[in-house]
Amino acid sequence: MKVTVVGAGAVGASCAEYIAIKNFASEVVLLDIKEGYAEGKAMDLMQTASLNGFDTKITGSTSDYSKTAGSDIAVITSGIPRKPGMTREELIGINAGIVKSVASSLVEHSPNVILIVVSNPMDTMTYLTHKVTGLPKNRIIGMGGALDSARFKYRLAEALGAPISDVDGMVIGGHSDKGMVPLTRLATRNSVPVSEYISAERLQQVLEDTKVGGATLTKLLGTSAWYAPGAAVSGLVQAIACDQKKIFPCSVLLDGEYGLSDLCIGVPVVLGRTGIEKIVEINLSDAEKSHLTESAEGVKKTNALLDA
Ligand SMILES: NC(=O)C1=CN([C@@H]2O[C@H](COP(=O)(O)OP(=O)(O)OC[C@H]3O[C@@H](n4cnc5c(N)ncnc54)[C@H](O)[C@@H]3O)[C@@H](O)[C@H]2O)C=CC1
Ligand SMILES: O=C([O-])CC(=O)C(=O)O
Repeated sequence: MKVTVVGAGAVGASCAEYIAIKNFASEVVLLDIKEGYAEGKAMDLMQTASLNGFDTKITGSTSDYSKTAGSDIAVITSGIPRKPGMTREELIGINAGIVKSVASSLVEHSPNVILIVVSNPMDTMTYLTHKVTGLPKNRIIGMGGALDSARFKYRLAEALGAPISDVDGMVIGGHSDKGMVPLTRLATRNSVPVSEYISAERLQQVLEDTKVGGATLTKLLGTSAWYAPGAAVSGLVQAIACDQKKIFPCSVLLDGEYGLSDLCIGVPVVLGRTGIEKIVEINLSDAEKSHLTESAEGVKKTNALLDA
């Protein structure tokens, strides 16, 4: 199993590290445009192999896509991150051009690749990747919901005073401060709805904190987060590589599912060896449906900027 990660910055390197530590891939290629940067990160990570006990071979490449040839999965993290006070949508001007050229180069060298898009604004970059590559829709996956759901579980556990392993929950919708739809109604602690343990007001606070999870970290760090994003991507890569058939909310091209079409937005999907094996349509309440529809309108507005 060969995995390429484009962008050896904060998220790309974290992603490569978690993939290696989980020890399921034979090879990870890190690629960046900064001269020597990916090679340096790869060497540094390889020097953790004996310490962390993994056999994955990590190599680096400065803009040489021939080194990525034959990749089974490629992750696109290249692009600029936001600074405090910015929205993800403001990154479109620079990141669209980067994602466009990176996606084309990846497919040129690995025609059977499954692409995981991370660069922001992620839902729009995932849609752009469809437009640029024309790959079948099962082979383009946007990563946002897996991260947002991890943050939701963190906030739920905090509110419940419970260990995170006790809670379950999912965030669908757009990967944006306003567009996320944390499904509080369906969140549970050991199968029991969390609403049985905490007040509606506290649950509303959990929802608000989850939606601004990325912005909160950006304010604290001066740039956006990387550990949880890297771990979330590694979870998707592992589910595909190991044919796990796990369900994650991912940004995928919809064609009528949830009453939506011609956009990529976060909904639950089954991930396995062929990428997106199934889009799962769960029963949403009227309020959840209208939040998802509103979120889709926001994503479509950002998509429209691609043509501007
Ligand atoms: N979807 C999600 O949940 C998340 C998305 N992100 C997004 O991921 C992206 C990367 O974030 P960071 O790693 O923190 O940024 P970073 O600045 O640390 O790393 C980005 C890397 O991309 C490289 N790069 C730029 N243009 C390139 C090109 N044409 N080809 C190859 N490499 C290129 C840069 O040299 C840099 O090393 C940002 O757009 C950020 O908003 C970040 C966290 C979560
Ligand atoms: O907040 C950002 O800009 C980066 C990101 O998407 C996240 O951490 O959720």
